[in-house]
Amino acid sequence: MDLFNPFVNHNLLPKDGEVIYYGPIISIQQANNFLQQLLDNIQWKNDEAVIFGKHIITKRKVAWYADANFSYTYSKTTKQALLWTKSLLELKSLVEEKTKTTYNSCLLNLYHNGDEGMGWHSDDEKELTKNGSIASLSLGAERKFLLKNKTDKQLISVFLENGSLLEMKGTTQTNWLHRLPPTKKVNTPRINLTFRKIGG
Ligand SMILES: O=C(O)CCC(=O)C(=O)O
Ligand SMILES: [Fe+2]
Repeated sequence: MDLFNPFVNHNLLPKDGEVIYYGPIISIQQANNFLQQLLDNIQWKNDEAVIFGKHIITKRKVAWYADANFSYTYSKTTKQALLWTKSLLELKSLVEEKTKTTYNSCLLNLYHNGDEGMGWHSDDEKELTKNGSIASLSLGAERKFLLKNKTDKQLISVFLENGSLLEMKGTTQTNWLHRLPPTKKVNTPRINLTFRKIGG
């Protein structure tokens, strides 16, 4: 029995991929405890990227944790992974139980408030397992998440609640972009964890 999700998990995408929204998978209290724990104990760094040939540093903070000290390249910069913390391992288990998949790495994003977001992209880096599952856990402020079909530009929108899980898999990264738009309505932090599989 699943106390937190009485709904059937259906595919949010009408075609070309699979995105499952599970809703909250932990209580609000647990989510708030994990949020505080991660704010205090993750080694947050401002993200660096190369966009149109320019080296930029984002306001949003990031961290990357994994089974081993893999290196991982995205936005044209290379990052070195840190080893899992106890809280991250707990969250990884919860997520793996829901998605029935295993992950070996996690990219964390910290959005201090609604001014910070993430632009259109696909998570199709060559290090990631092709068509693998990416499990996105949200803690803190509820934010809107958008998907856009690369061919016909169809938009799909979903609100990511505190403690909720969203899974992207199949050909989603090939055929769809996604983004987290900035918003004036939010002035509290949100942490997003995307569990991924590197290699294979
Ligand atoms: O914050 C989010 O919900 C999205 C994060 C994301 O797309 C990513 O880390 O690749
Ligand atoms: Fe992404």
